[in-house]
Amino acid sequence: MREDMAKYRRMSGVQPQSFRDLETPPYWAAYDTGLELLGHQEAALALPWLEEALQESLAQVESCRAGCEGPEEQQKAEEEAEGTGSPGGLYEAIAGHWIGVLRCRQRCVGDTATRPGRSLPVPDFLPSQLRRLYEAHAQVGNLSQAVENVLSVLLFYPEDEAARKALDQYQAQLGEPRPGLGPREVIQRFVLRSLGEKRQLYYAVEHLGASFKDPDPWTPAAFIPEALREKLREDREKTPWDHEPPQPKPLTHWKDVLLLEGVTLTQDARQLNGSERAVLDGLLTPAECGVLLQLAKDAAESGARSGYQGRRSPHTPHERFEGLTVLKAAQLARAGVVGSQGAQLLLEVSERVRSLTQAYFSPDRPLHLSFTHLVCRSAIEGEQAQRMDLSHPVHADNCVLDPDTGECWREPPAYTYRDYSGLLYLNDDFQGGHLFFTEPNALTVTAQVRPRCGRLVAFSSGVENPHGVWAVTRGRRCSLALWHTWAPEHGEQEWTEAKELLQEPEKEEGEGMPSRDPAPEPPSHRLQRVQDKAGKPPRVREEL
Ligand SMILES: O=C(O)CCC(=O)C(=O)O
Ligand SMILES: [Fe+2]
Repeated sequence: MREDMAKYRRMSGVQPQSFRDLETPPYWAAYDTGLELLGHQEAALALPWLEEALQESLAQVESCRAGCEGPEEQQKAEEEAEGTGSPGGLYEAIAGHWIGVLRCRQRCVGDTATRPGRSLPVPDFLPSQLRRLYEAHAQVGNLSQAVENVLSVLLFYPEDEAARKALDQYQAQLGEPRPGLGPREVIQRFVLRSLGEKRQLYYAVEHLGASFKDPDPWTPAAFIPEALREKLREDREKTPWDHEPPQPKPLTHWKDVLLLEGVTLTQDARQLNGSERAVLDGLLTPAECGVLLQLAKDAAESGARSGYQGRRSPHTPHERFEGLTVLKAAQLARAGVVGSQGAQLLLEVSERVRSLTQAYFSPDRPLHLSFTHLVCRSAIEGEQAQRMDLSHPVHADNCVLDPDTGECWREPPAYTYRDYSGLLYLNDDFQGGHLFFTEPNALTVTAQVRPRCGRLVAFSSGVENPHGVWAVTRGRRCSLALWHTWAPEHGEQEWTEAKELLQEPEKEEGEGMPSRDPAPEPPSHRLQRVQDKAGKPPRVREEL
């Protein structure tokens, strides 16, 4: 559905106003418009939208809270479902009812911050709206309003350094102190009321055995019983939105970490108009590309015999798509269906990419391969005229991209543990098929890369790097696609299994299928280089 929408949006003559969302409450539209205008440096135009979004979301919270006083039966049913119903006498029943009401009220911010169809709320919804408001007001010179909003943020986060700094700056710019300039009243009431409720709820947790899942990251530690603090801290560390994309490092930094002989950095993140992305050349010799292309070809041709078959692309009906994992390659090599040289080189090259990606992006933290496959996309002849679709629609590799809002949800079905992506291209004798990066709106192209033998495009797998592939309209485009993870438990078990399989001694002539190995030896310096750096291959499990 999302892809269809993106397709329609790309069609010529289609205007953004051709689309009407009948589902999303209006404060989301105001919020999104405000954010979009801010993204285009239009603070003055963004402000009325951001203001409307804040007021309307506060109104939504109030209407949600009013629903919490609903019929007792409904509360009871909820508590029973949660297993927190309180047995006992009248006082217990009153306390139980009140706890239910308070919990329900506390949930309202999270409910308001959750878009229709989403399972997670926009984190810290109200404080982050206030932050945008103070920045936008300051940009257009409304310093008094900037002060009111920054003071409102400080009600949630009294120690917030950025907000304090901003406040000092605005006050200095304003000159003498303005009496009567304080936080927004509505926010002051909101915070005080919420803190009052939290105090009661945490009392109930500590003394009455009630349960309470605090939706807010801003609750002062002093409110939270000692025993709960550690657990809450751990839970918060796990929340996906904590990960701010690291700042790009200057080119000179990377020059020092490109240890592999013959590899050059062709474009860094700045040249590619983004963050954490790079194009490196010279990772494969033409002979090595030849070996891997032959491997893909032999595997595809052996399809029927081996159970490995090219199929229509999952992304477009106009292309065929063949994918070969390292383990499948090793198995086919053992069965004599493909040359073992190719399968061996596939393993070796994936380790080459891993060590380079680690050196380049994550020198202080080991990266593990989490999934590797050799992919070919082939244009289906006679179906290419006026193709409107892409070979691979715009996506991010570790989160579910919502182009309408530019948000990316690091939750299943995305492979959330992927941290860095790599595409190592093997050929250029096809038409179309450039990789491109976009803004999170999935429409504005920020950079394009033309595949060629030995070219690696490496990038972090999150929202900062949405990407897609233009239609392949003639020929066959092959690449090695790899994903890396910091999490050892998601390391690729298949890599180790494939390595072991290929190391097993060959069976005697006549015992098994004869090994066919037409491929030339890859240059030996390459093998040497990888063995030097490889260390122990990562341990992992299969994934697709
Ligand atoms: O083949 C490419 O250039 C990109 C493929 C891709 O983005 C993916 O498989 O996730
Ligand atoms: Fe991708």
